[in-house]
Amino acid sequence: MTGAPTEGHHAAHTWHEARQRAFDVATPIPPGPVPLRSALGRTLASNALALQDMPHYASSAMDGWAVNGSGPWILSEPGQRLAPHQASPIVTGGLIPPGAKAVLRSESGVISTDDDGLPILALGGTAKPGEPRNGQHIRKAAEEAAEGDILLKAGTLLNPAHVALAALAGLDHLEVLGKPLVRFLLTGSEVIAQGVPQPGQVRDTFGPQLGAVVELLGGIAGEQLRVGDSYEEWVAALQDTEPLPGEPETEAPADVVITTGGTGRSGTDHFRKAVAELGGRLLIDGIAMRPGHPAVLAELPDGRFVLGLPGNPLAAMMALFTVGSPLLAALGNGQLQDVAEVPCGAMIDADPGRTRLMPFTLVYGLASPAQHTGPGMMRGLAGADGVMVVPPHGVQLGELVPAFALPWGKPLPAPKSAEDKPRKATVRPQKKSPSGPVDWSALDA
Ligand SMILES: Nc1nc2c(c(=O)[nH]1)N[C@H]1C(S)=C(S)[C@@H](COP(=O)(O)OP(=O)(O)OC[C@H]3O[C@@H](n4cnc5c(N)ncnc54)[C@H](O)[C@@H]3O)O[C@H]1N2
Ligand code: MOO
Repeated sequence: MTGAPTEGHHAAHTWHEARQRAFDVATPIPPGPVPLRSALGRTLASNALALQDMPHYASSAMDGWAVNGSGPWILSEPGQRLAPHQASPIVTGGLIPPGAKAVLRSESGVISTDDDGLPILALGGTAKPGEPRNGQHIRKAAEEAAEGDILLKAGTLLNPAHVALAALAGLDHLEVLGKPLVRFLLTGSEVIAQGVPQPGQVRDTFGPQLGAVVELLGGIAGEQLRVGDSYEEWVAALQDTEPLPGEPETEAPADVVITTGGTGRSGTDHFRKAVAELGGRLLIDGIAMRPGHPAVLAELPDGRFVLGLPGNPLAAMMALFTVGSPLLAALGNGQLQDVAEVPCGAMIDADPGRTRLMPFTLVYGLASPAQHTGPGMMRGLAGADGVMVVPPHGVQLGELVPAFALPWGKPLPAPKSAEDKPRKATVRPQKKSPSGPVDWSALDA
């Protein structure tokens, strides 16, 4: 449910609504050309054709001599037309001169002189009888492809060999499906990027890994910017698509900016105010889930999405999976990931009004809630096989519970055959997220 934010409060979406909304608000980024060095892992949008024959000229496959007819051969200058019984030196990859019929490998020929003292090439060394056959050791033009042939079909997920083939064909760019470029704005004056944090400080958990997760979710990880807690820094950083002083190079404008911290409502939490000042609008303002409930998604007038992840590390990851994953999928021509189901290895009490996202480990095929899953902890997620999406009414032991795999983990096992399938969770009418103001006071961080 999307309600207009009420003065002083916000209307939250349910977990399912939030991920669907994050998918629905974005349209696929149109295809465009990328330089070959950026093409790896992209999906080709249109066929790549051979611009000319490949190879585009006949060349030697060996070091030796280009020859015409049978030996002995009179040696002539490289590159000139060869008359019968003439030869000229050639190296691997060298252009076959007009008149040449074959290449004799260097180890199969010996140079001597004739009666007049002129240099003569004759068979010798390791030469085999009949060498060189007509056409031997010549890479013919158009052997690999003729001009206009389809080298790579639209829809191909580009691997290194595809990129090398495009380069071999002389292409500088490939037309690929759009993929969102994501920049990062890591906020918090207490956040340090190195070393052991002192009381009052925290080590940044996002900088070293968020980009990699974004790539796993289908985005391109762009630059990271760190700012403190001042409102001016926030606004400047969100505004900024130009290179910063001292930054020599900058990327194309981002499609998505992911911020960390500042999603709360204290004096140092500036997400909403900064977005409003820039003329943006909130698309998701809080989610009835735990952890990660303050997650925000906004759109700026220039079309950039801004995803506000809460500062607490586990809460941020859950918000990223819930909102970031569908948003990046939609922008990148992907699908909304299906929610799987796993049999739950514990009884989980009701928690009316909110979905709980619980990292779990699989123990004998049952999802067992992980320990150490406070919003600021990472041990539970670090050892997890997936995340359970526990409905507000809780789960009975052995019931199937919705779940998703981790972007870096193995897919979840398919539930067993019909006979030994645990019974499905009774579908109780899910309490819609309240239409009035939500009281978050019960949510202790
Ligand atoms: N009065 C209320 N207070 C809070 C509520 C609430 O409903 N009412 N919600 C709590 C919940 S839940 C969360 S989550 C956080 C959201 O906080 P913010 O997004 O505003 O983030 P900060 O306040 O800036 O930081 C929260 C926490 O996270 C640490 N942090 C920040 N950045 C990093 C980083 N890069 N690496 C590791 N840790 C980071 C920061 O030091 C704080 O400890 O609000 C609760 N409060
Ligand atoms: O998002 Mo907060 O840390 O729910 O737990």
